[in-house]
Amino acid sequence: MNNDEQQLEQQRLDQVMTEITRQQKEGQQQLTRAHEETSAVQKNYADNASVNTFEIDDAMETNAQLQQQRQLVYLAVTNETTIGQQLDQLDQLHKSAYFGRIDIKDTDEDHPDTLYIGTFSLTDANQNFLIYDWRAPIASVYYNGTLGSVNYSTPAGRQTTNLTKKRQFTIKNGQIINMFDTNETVGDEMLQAVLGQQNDAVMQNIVATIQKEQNDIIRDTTSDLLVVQGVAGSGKTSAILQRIAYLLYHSRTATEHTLQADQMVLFSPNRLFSHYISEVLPSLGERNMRQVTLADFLTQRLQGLNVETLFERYEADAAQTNSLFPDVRDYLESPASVNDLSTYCQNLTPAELRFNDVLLDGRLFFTKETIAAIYASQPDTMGTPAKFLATKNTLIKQLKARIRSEAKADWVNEALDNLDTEHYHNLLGKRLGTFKNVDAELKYAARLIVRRQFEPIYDALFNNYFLDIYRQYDHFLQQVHPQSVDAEHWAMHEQDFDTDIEYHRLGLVDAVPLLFIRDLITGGGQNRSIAYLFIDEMQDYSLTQMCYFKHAFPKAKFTLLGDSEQALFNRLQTPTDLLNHLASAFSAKHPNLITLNRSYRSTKPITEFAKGLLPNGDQIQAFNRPGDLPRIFMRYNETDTLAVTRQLAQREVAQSGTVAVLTKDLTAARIVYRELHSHVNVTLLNDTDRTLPSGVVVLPVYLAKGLEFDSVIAYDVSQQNYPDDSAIGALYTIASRAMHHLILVSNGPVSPVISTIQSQLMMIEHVVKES
Ligand SMILES: Nc1ncnc2c1ncn2[C@@H]1O[C@H](COP(=O)(O)OP(=O)(O)OP(=O)(O)O)[C@@H](O)[C@H]1O
Repeated sequence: MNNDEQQLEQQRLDQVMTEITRQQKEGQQQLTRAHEETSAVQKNYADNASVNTFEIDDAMETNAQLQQQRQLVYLAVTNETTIGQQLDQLDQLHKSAYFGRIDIKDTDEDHPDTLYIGTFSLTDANQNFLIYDWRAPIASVYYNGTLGSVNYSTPAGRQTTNLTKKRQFTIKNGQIINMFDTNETVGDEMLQAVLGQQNDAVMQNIVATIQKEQNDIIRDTTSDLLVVQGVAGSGKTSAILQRIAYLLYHSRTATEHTLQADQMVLFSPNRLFSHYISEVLPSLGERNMRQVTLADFLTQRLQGLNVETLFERYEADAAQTNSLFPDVRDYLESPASVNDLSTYCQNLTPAELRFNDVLLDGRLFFTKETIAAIYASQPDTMGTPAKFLATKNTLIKQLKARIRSEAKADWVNEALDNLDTEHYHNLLGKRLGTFKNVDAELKYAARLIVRRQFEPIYDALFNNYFLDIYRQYDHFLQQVHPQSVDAEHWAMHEQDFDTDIEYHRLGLVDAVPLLFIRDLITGGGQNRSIAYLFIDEMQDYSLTQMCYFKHAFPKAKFTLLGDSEQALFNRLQTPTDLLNHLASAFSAKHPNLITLNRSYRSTKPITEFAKGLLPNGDQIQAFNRPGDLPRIFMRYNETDTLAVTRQLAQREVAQSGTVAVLTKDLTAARIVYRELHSHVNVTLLNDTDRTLPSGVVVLPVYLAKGLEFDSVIAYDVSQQNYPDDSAIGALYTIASRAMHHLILVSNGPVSPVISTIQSQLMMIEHVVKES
């Protein structure tokens, strides 16, 4: 590219920078004014709120005034926040104003239009666009199009134009560092530069270098079930996050409804991951969506029970202490069990319902026989949830009647007499002074006292605690006889379930079926406000769990992303099979499958090595970033293996940003930690950790899901630890976490999964075997 061209672009950039600086100054002044305004209304509100509202006559008036002032505070704070957000965006534009330029020419125009693409839009005082937001409809041309005729979607339909130039920039603080024209989607040169950098502790946005297939995921607004199968490091997580930013941006410009960040839920693999991705959306000017791990979700829905986590199950599998039979597990994790559960709940006879007594302070309030009789008296034509609801309403009516009669009891009068004025006023709250006469007021107050006393009963009814879900599920286990499961295995599983419940424990395979039963009987458990649900690392979820999510979030569109090769827990399933299964289970109208085969995270030698671990890794394309070959250090006893791991960790941490020692399980992670901790700054991570500390981290592979490190040391990849093909998923996950350096250490011969890799793809360092 010639120098004149660069000079012209620099001049244009200088003008944009002048406009950014002007708007920053103006924004600062507005912020100062808005802040003064907020402080003033807040002070006014605080002064009034502290006025004594105890005198009844004043109370009503003060309340109305306070409401009004609260509204003023809200408006002032919102205004200040909006100005603050605009300033943040200007600050970001000041650092890097834009990254792309497209020249487009419509057929009826003589000259092309030149558009610049950046992280946010910027207009001048005359509303001319100086920068277009990367999410604007026309910006898709930048990511998708090669020169020539191109299409893009707009709210008014599909448009066609002619792309005559595509230019990429690297801009830092007002200076063009690099620029070039390209015909590719987004040139490799720029990606090289981005990917070659050291890892930050948190993930960065990728808007400057989004690739075409990733763009398809980000801008898909038509599918109700979008499944993405992407190899390790192909940008699945990145695509979800930019997709969320895209959907939020577009809903703001759409007329029918506005999507809020809290109407989107992301199921993430662990808490470390949640923190790792937490900065991406804010860097794009958006609020984060809700995030939840499967363990948190289940714990929240099954309060009072200790639900087995994926990690506990993985540890139990690895240590072969899991008593779960594979046929039982396969059945409970398959859509067949969901069908059986649903048929079971539909056909339940009244005698088969299992109820709990409802107690107040240890005394019977409603017996289970009473509840069963109410249920049995409902018309046969009603479905199970309708009968259940009618039973609940009858119980609530009876409770209210009991409250009315109990309000006349002596203890209630006594309790009322013992209340001082302040407590009495607090009891009546807003109703104070609204009654016709004193008698009516006292009657109301008496009922309130009883209602408080009976609150636990109301809670129990409201939350459906009168259904004994444990015995109900146990009944289901006794009733169904799945053909695919050995009868003895099934009977033993039922016994294990009973024992677990006695100890307030619940196996992961039973958690979702139990929830299904509860929801299908009570008609509850559904959240209709969630519009989008995203699952990262979907290969670690069972079909039963996914069907439950569909039931629990019936209005949500689903985006599921994963890599079947990284399956640590489940058997492999081809992406097409998975899509077909889910599309039929979800009754999806617009299912879509997108495959990502190019891997961006690791250097080429690391990706080539990781590919070698897979029986059919050929489809994986390595991004052409140079680096060292993976190295394998062979040792022949544990002491030497640990010693070399320590030396390597010390060496790596001196050169690299983030260094992780990844182990097969927690026991091995503890052993490595003990070896390292007096020599180097090291942290042992577990599943409650939320942030990645600096220095060396030691963690089992399943906690490293979704994360990446500059340097990875795989601890003890020996044959003994990873004896057969079942280890492929774990070893591939470990290797693909490394961005720049991958080192493996082995105590004795390496796993057969590694020994089949071509020798030129790695460097092996032996020490002479001691006799
Ligand atoms: N288009 C892109 N431009 C720049 N960096 C990218 C791009 N796509 C992916 N990356 C980078 O590659 C790395 C891997 O991306 P990401 O974590 O999203 O992949 P993934 O498919 O979710 O990986 P895994 O399944 O292995 O966890 C990240 O550092 C991400 O920033």
